[in-house]
Amino acid sequence: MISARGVCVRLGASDILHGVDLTVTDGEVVALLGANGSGKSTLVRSLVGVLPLAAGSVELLGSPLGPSVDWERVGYVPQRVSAQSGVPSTAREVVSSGLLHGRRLRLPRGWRTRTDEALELVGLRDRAQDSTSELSGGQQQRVLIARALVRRPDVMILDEPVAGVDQPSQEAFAATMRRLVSQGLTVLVVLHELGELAPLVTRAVVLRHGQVVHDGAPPAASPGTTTRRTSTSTPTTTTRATTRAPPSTSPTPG
Ligand SMILES: Nc1ncnc2c1ncn2[C@@H]1O[C@H](COP(=O)(O)OP(=O)(O)OP(=O)(O)O)[C@@H](O)[C@H]1O
Repeated sequence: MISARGVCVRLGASDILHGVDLTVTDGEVVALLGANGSGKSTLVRSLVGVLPLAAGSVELLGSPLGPSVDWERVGYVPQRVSAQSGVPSTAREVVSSGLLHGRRLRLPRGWRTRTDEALELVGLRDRAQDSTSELSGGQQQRVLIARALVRRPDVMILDEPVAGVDQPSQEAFAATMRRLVSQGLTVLVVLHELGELAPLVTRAVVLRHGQVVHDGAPPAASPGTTTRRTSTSTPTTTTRATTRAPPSTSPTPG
């Protein structure tokens, strides 16, 4: 699903990533951990092509980063931004925008059903017609997650999706992930702590100063939490049992 080899990224005058290797295989839920400034956001942004690589290579879904990637199968939720665009917009309008891209400037047939399904997944179906300005920060974050989910992606890359989010939204997010992961969704998620997602996380990759310092079992979960773990740093491919419809076209992210 995701394969990064020797990724180096330079921002301004600083080398931020120094030869990062990362592999995420079908059906895994990989947590990307590390202290503030360790390079987590820089890595995920380079994985989706937002930042250029100074060296190394990235493949998504078996294709080198670029137009040949089937972007419709990739959902990306950037580090927290407001769902408000400055122009008055409803939750449904924001989510439906996830169906548009450079080669598809009109909403496809069935967009409304897909949009409302995505809102349902994040527990906001009843807020579809509300202006995003009426939603809490956590609810706005869920709208942005729904905007990524509306593509029915096979792999989701999320950058701190629950940071600073209210508890009901954290629980709704974890419930959504549980459901989608059980259907075979592959996930790479930047987290500060595993929290509600601990039982889902199969592997943890820890960055320090732009380098991978751990790739293997996630940190121990709190007592009473069941955490599924892998014992190797290069887990084998798992079989996916998804019934989700295949994507039809290949947009660019965002
Ligand atoms: N545009 C930029 N120009 C120069 N340096 C940058 C830029 N953006 C980020 N950095 C630096 O890159 C390093 C890694 O930042 P990054 O945001 O990837 O870390 P992070 O692990 O995601 O941190 P956090 O947990 O705080 O989000 C930091 O030292 C940061 O100051």
